[in-house]
Amino acid sequence: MGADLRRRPGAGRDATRGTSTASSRAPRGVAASRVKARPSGSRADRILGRRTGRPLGRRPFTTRASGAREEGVHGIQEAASADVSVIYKRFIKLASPYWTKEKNEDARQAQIMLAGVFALTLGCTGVSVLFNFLGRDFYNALAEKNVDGFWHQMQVYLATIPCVIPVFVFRDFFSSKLQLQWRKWMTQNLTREYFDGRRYYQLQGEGVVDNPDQRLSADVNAFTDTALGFSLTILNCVVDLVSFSNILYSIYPPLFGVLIVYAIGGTVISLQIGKPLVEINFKQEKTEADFRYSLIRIRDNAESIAFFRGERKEVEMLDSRLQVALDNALRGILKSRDLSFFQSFYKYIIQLLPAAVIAPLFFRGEIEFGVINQSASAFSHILTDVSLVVFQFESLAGFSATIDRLGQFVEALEAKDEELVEAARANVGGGAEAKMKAEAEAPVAKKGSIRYETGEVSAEGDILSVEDLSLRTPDGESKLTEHLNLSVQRGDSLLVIGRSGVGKTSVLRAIAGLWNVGEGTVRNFHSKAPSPVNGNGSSANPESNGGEDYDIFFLPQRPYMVLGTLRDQLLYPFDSLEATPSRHSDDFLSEVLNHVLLGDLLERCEAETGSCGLDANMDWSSCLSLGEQQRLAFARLLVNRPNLAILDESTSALDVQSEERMYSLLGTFGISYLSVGHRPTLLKYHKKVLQLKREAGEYSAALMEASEMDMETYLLSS
Ligand SMILES: Nc1ncnc2c1ncn2[C@@H]1O[C@H](COP(=O)(O)OP(=O)(O)OP(=O)(O)O)[C@@H](O)[C@H]1O
Repeated sequence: MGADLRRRPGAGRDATRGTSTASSRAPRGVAASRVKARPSGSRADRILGRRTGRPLGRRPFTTRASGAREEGVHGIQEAASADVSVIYKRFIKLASPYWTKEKNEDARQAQIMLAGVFALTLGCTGVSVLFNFLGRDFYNALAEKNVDGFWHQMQVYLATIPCVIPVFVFRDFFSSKLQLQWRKWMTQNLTREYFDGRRYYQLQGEGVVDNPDQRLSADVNAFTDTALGFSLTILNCVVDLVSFSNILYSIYPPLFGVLIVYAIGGTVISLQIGKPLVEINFKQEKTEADFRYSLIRIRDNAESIAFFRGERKEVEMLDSRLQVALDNALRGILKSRDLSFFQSFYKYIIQLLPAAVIAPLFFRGEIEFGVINQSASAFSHILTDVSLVVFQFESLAGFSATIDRLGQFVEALEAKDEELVEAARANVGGGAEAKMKAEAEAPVAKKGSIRYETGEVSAEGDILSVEDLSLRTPDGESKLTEHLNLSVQRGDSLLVIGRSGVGKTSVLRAIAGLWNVGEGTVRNFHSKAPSPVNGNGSSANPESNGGEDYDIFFLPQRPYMVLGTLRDQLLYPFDSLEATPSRHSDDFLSEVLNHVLLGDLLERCEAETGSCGLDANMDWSSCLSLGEQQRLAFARLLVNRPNLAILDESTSALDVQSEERMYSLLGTFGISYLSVGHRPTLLKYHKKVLQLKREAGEYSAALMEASEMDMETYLLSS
């Protein structure tokens, strides 16, 4: 890796364009051999933008393909870390698990492959040293007008090239393969942590980390690619440094001193000029992701926008987001320009410096002509090694932004719930003022967590009980209920009503464990009977409450249509492999579809695909009406057949007959239910009604028999 880039300032070539210069005509052959020996397809080039034909430093200003989601709408939540020790710690934390924690066969293979890549990298340095000597002999023969020697050296040179090419090619090949494996492992690992404990839900909208999907895709890719690349570069540099320092020192020690002073000076100045690039790169990643997410939202909501004729507004919004990204990119370009002025100057001087120092020796006849070439080549190698920061400052700035973004993501995944709440509160609104306000009010957020308990369905048939629930919004800011009690027993049907915004859905979220700021206890009781899907006696529904074992199924107003086949829709959250043939046969699934009045869907799919309609793969959320999607969600509920269904306005898009049919199916399948909704028709499908109220800061809840409630009171209170 790194070799090509590191050769850019090499002696004998124009520092920026690779053309030979008068002052360094002699070493041209060596430079040419380096070009061959270090093909342009080296790892460094890939990392440094070979795909785009640009150096790594500019990578952050390119557009990445990512389905980025915007979580933080309040600007940049996290500042790029300028602290080198923080970046280093984050780097170690991100990079080490793949190489150290995993003890499986894959990890061993990766370690062996890494050792191989390191060995090949050493081989590459060996080849450079070899060409350094070959170049010296070649130019000595030329300068001495030794015709036989010249042709002999030419043959040796040509014969050596094919022997060493595999070293470079295989180093690049294996390091690319290794990067791919590392990326796969890291992405899969982070994805699992992202889903673990419903972290994906908590991070959504909390304002803690923006665009987690970009971090999981593009950032992980950039991290593994660059980390591997830089490791190889550093290894190469160290070995190069040792090898060529020897050569240079043996030729003329003062030249070595000049080199060290030059490199230190260059590094200090580069750091000074390029420092702002770290923060600019960090911001660029976010602004690009925000812009892409706006485009994705337009695609997802195309129909609504079209109905509203909202094109002008959307274009304005896109323009403004693009402008933010471009303004920042321009800042980056300006800083890069300043850095380039210095880097170009630095590179050109490299060509003259060794010749200027060593030429007097040649004029005095103390050294041969070929030694000038050799020292220039060695000088270039060493200087490139010790000037890593100068030549790759932009790359390092981009890399540290990537480390920051991934590091923050991992920290958010590992954070405790209350830490996330506080971080979100500190970030929302941004700025020191908001942070101080959040800190002052932090005790509210820490007020406590709702307790969750599980058990088997009792003799009384309790399925769910909520005791003394005083619920708050996740940021702890607003109270939603006070000392709320409710319970659902087998065969029960409870309707929760109340004015819009009173907190009905929030109570469901608390039951599901999605919101747990507040006090009180939620008890879920599951049956001993085998679960409908996995048939092993454990409960089936991970969509259910905070624990693993709850037998509750939630149906939101807007059903979630999975990407996949019709069968996948019905079995979700399980897949076909988990379905038991006896309980989930095609006949049974078709029957359920008929129950929910979607039998024709099966025929439609069969007609379109020519095979079993259950295996038809369509974009369900766009090819089914909202009412059809709600019925399909009911079908999913019947297939899973939990003890308790919690329905949040899940029949809002259905006609009255279909709604009645859905509720009667719940009875037929023996599913108890708790509904939330405003529709007057709901009253007759429930035995009990719980009315939530909030008046003048007072919270109350009244439980009554549905039969006791007349329609007028119901309409007024819901
Ligand atoms: N993520 C959130 N953070 C803070 N407050 C929220 C959040 N989501 C909702 N709220 C607020 O919590 C309150 C209760 O919302 P909830 O959705 O539970 O009401 P609801 O009774 O179900 O209303 P509706 O009948 O209109 O659906 C509302 O005032 C709402 O603005």
